[in-house]
Amino acid sequence: MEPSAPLTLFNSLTRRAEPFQPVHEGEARVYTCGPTVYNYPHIGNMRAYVFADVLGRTLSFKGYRLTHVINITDVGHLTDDADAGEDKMERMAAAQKQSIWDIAEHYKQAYWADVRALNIRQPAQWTVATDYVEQMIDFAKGIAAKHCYELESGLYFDVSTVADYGRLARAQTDEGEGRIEAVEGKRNGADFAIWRKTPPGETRQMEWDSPWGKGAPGWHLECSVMSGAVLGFPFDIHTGGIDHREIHHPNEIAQNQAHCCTNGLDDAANSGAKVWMHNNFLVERSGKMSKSSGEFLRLQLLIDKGYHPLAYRLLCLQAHYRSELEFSWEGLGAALTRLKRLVMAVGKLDQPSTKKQRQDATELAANRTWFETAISNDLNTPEAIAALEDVLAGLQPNEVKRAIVEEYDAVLGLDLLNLTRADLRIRPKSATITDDEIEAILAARREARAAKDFARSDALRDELAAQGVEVMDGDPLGWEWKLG
Ligand SMILES: Nc1ncnc2c1ncn2[C@@H]1O[C@H](COP(=O)(O)OP(=O)(O)OP(=O)(O)O)[C@@H](O)[C@H]1O
Ligand SMILES: [Zn+2]
Repeated sequence: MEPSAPLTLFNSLTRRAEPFQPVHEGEARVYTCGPTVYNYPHIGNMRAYVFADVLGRTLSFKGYRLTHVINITDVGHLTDDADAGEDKMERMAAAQKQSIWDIAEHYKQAYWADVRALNIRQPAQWTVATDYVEQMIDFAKGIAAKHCYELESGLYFDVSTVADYGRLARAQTDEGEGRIEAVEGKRNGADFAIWRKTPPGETRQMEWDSPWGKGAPGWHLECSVMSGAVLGFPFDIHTGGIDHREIHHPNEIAQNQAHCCTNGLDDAANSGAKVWMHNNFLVERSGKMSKSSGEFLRLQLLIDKGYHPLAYRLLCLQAHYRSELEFSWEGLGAALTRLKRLVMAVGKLDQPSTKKQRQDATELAANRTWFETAISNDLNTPEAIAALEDVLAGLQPNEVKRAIVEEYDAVLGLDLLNLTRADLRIRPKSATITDDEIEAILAARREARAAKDFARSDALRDELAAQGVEVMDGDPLGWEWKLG
């Protein structure tokens, strides 16, 4: 028996792949920065959660007891990740003339719908920022004297009070660095607000009393508090998109260091989480997909065009999470075809095999090693999918293949044991003809062909084409028609 491959994960803090060593024996505690629910998530945002989901599934596969937390940011995230701009939630609420609470609820539900459609497992807890404001104030009180100073606009964190600020971003903290907008009175360019006071004469929809006046918590404070409150410092892994490596996570780390020192742990190197992991961006030819830019692709649009959401999941898994992934409709189409092939191969496992099958334990063990080594090597999903396809194409008996699909798909999450061909044939929203009508015309066409009435057969084909149905004679996938 081969020894099982040790799990190695790329830690953005050290910029190296490291063997995973849990803080608590046999456990894995993971915190994922969740969405700011001021708008619909775009498919780029969802790449971050597909990645976090595969990480969680891999930890479970490796035998760790997983506690995964994803937060919902419903206050405090400004239009600029540094301290400039307005609260994203307040701005959207004003634009739509709705209460922030309604906005948050609507977009949280939309996000959860995408989570379900992509077969992302439910985390142990969804922490909602506004539920933790008391704890945020307590956390801020604990570090204020040693690490913060007050300005008219809020309570600011002095980054020079912690060792090695910005090591995650490998950023310079010198003043004048372009990425941080100037706020009058800041001691260092990189100092950031942990509490933002409501300006005199203004009322915000969301504001709380604090020792620093009425106001709202800073976005970075929220994640420090929720991760520490639920998982305890230090926990194992903190994830987010690669943009978080530059400002949000360095600021969380600075707060965590301050908090841990103030709590007697006295460890200037304590970052809160041992491993920080970041997925790269989904981009379009025109650049990074972004919510704030206004134009973006939603998962629902993919579905409306006839693509099953799990084809998008497969598209994500075909790339390594640390590589940039360029979205194209052709690429999505190819992922859908690949998913169809997988689903059909799995579907056939219920029927007697047409080929002579043979059990081969050595070959099976080699395939298992291939799969496990791939996924244990910083989540190499492209290789892991190849290992699965290899088993399906081979000659192992159906029941052996089925067990393998069950085992591997617990990691990949493509729902292969439940999906059917029919599930994957989604009707584009623009289609007017019903499936029954299509099937009836196809039946008539089969009769015409059997009677060698090719003129009628062609006429029926044209009739379908006029309604957007492409008949696929001799399609190797056996997909008799598709709506285009
Ligand atoms: N194009 C992208 N590809 C992959 N991940 C992304 C992309 N854009 C944002 N993310 C990640 O999606 C997650 C949710 O982000 P959040 O809801 O805060 O979006 P946002 O920052 O408001 O959106 P945007 O950056 O699009 O304006 C974060 O982990 C973020 O890093
Ligand atoms: Zn966060």
